[in-house]
Parts: sequence; C-alpha cells; structure tokens
Amino acid sequence: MSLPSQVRTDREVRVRAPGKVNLSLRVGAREADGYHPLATVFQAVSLYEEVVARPSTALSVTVSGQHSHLVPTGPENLALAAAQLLAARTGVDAGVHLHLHKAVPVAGGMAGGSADAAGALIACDALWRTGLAREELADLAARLGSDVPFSLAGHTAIGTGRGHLLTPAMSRGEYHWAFAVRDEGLSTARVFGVFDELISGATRLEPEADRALMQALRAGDAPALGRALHNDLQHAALELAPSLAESLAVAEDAGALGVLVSGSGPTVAALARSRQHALVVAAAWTAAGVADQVATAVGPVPGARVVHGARGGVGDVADDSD
Ligand SMILES: C[C@](O)(CO)[C@H](O)COP(=O)(O)OP(=O)(O)OC[C@H]1O[C@@H](n2ccc(N)nc2=O)[C@H](O)[C@@H]1O
Ligand SMILES: Nc1ncnc2c1ncn2[C@@H]1O[C@H](COP(=O)(O)OP(=O)(O)OP(=O)(O)O)[C@@H](O)[C@H]1O
Repeated sequence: MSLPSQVRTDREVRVRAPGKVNLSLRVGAREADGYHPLATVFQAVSLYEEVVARPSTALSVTVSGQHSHLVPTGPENLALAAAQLLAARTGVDAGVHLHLHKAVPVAGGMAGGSADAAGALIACDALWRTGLAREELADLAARLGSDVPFSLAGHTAIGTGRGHLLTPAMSRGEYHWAFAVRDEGLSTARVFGVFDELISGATRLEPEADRALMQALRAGDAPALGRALHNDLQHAALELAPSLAESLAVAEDAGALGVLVSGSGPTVAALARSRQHALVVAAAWTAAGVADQVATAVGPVPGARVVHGARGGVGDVADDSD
C-alpha cells in the first residue's frame, strides 16, 4: 500500500476515551428505521479506554484489559470500523495498527465500544494528519453508533434523535460513582426489543421530565441529582437479568444518593456522596456477592483526546489531572 507524500505515519498516538452513564434515559416508541427516539442526559465518567495507533501497512486491532476476549478483532470491531470510515472519508491510503486497552465493561451499557470508536477516530486523525474539524468527526461518529458522538464530546450533554444529536449541558462540581459490573453483558438491541414488548407501542417522550435533573446539575446538588436519575430501559434490563434487582437494593442500603441500571445494562451505577462513600458502596456489592467486579469513577470528564504523540495535531492534549 503506497502512502501519499503528505501523510506522515512515523509516530505513535495514544488516546484516552471515557465511558458514560445516562443520568436520564427516556425512550420513545420504535420508528420505521428500527431505532427509538431518545431524550437522554449523558455524563462522561473516568473509566477510560486507551487507544494506541501505530503506523502499519494494513488495518488491524489487538485488545487487552477487562473482558478483552469478548471483543471481536475482525472488521466488526468498532475501532477498526472507525479507522476504515475515516480513511474512506479522507482518501488516506494508509494502514494502522490499533491497540485497545479496555477499562469500560464490555457490553455493559457504558459505551465501551463507542469509546473505542471515538478514540480510533481521534487517534487516526492525528496519526494520518487528516485534520478533520470536530464537527466532521462527529458526523463520522454518528454513522458508527448512536453513542459514539458523545464519546467524542464528553462532559455532560443532552442527547436527542437516536442519542447522537448533542447539546452541551451545564454541570457544576464533581459526582462520585460506584459501578457493579457483570461478566455477562447484555445486547443493546435485545434490551430495546424487550422494552418494545413491555410498552407495546404506548409511550411518548416528555421533554420537560428532566427539569429537576438539569437544575440539580446546574446547582451541583448531588442528592437532588440522585433523586432525579431515571432509566426507561431499566425494566427491560431487569427482565433479562432479574438478579440486577439485588445490586440495586444493596447500593440503596449502602446509602447511595441514587441508583440505576446504566444505559442498556447490565452495569449498575450508584451515585455516592464522596469518593470514600463510592468505595463503601463498591465494598457492599463485593461483600454481598452481587457483582463480578466493581469500579469507582468521577464525572463529568472530557471526551476522547490525545494524551501522547500528537502535540499540534487535531485532538487536545489531555491534562493528566482530570
Ligand atoms: C442505550 C444507549 O447506550 C443509551 O445511550 C444507546 O441508545 C445505545 O447506543 P449504541 O450502543 O451506540 O447503539 P447502536 O450501535 O447505534 O445501536 C445498537 C442497537 O440498539 C438499538 N437502538 C439504539 C439506539 C436507539 N436510539 N434506538 C435503538 O433501538 C437498535 O436495535 C440498534 O440496532
Ligand atoms: N471495540 C469494541 N469494544 C467492545 N465491543 C465491541 C467493540 N467493537 C465491537 N464490539 C461489539 O459491540 C458489542 C457492544 O459492546 P459495548 O461494550 O460497546 O456495549 P455497551 O457498552 O452495552 O454499548 P452501549 O452502552 O453503547 O449500548 C459487544 O458485544 C461487541 O460484540
């Protein structure tokens, strides 16, 4: 494969991309395209996927970290799909080897695959010096998956459409989370399918429903945020994985300000009073034997960005303090 002379591929680029929790996830009835209209509030949290891009003559991916054996390494891998889409969009005739180090649970409802895709877009854009604007990258991101634009954007945002149309939202302060992770993931498509059966077509989105939640975020009021957390997919996730009810109950008993299934599940997210309290909730899950793994994190944090290898490139160079 020959490289155009303007494409320099002599570097390694390292990108970090966050997982997410849907503070609120409201779901309308399935539309003709097979997708559900959403009104959601995303918060990016400090569980990070690392994406390392190195020059190569072909497109390939390797994976390490939590549950990495469950991640496909063929063309269906979302990070590879992202590299391929960027190359096609920009006419770059170059390869890349991507290495993904996973910390976001696989098929856990926290957008790990989407974070890999967003990370790969940023990494390849920097490696290949394709110099796409953020808006162009966001357009590519939306083609890869509904959650990918938010993985690029990070922080706090309202998502509409399939979840891919984003409006940044104001949020004050730092929120502390504990996560109960299951070894066995849930298929997002399946959870939406069970949602359809449960509502049998009778639902509509209520745009005003998250007023208290937005107010809590603006005020930096964690207890009020805890009371306002909401997930329309929770019943469907519980149908498929009834034992999640125990994880929810254990976190409530441990004094969580709010607790819900994250996105399409099965990860359970508990909002804690402090970093210390998040560790207490996580320890309660471990002691009760209702999680295969536990994690703690803070949010909001920035979206996918370069941490090494492309100063002056497209992605911001991350400040390691966040
Ligand atoms: C549950 C959420 O994580 C909430 O943020 C997202 O809606 C899912 O986002 P995602 O995993 O990026 O989803 P996609 O890869 O776009 O779609 C996977 C499958 O989920 C279902 N899906 C997804 C998004 C949406 N608004 N409606 C849907 O019905 C569709 O069956 C689709 O085939
Ligand atoms: N790079 C990737 N990392 C993880 N999963 C991937 C990747 N590429 C493709 N997949 C496939 O996507 C499926 C969903 O993975 P992912 O970890 O993104 O789930 P999720 O967090 O539930 O997604 P979301 O929250 O966006 O609905 C996996 O079961 C896997 O088969």
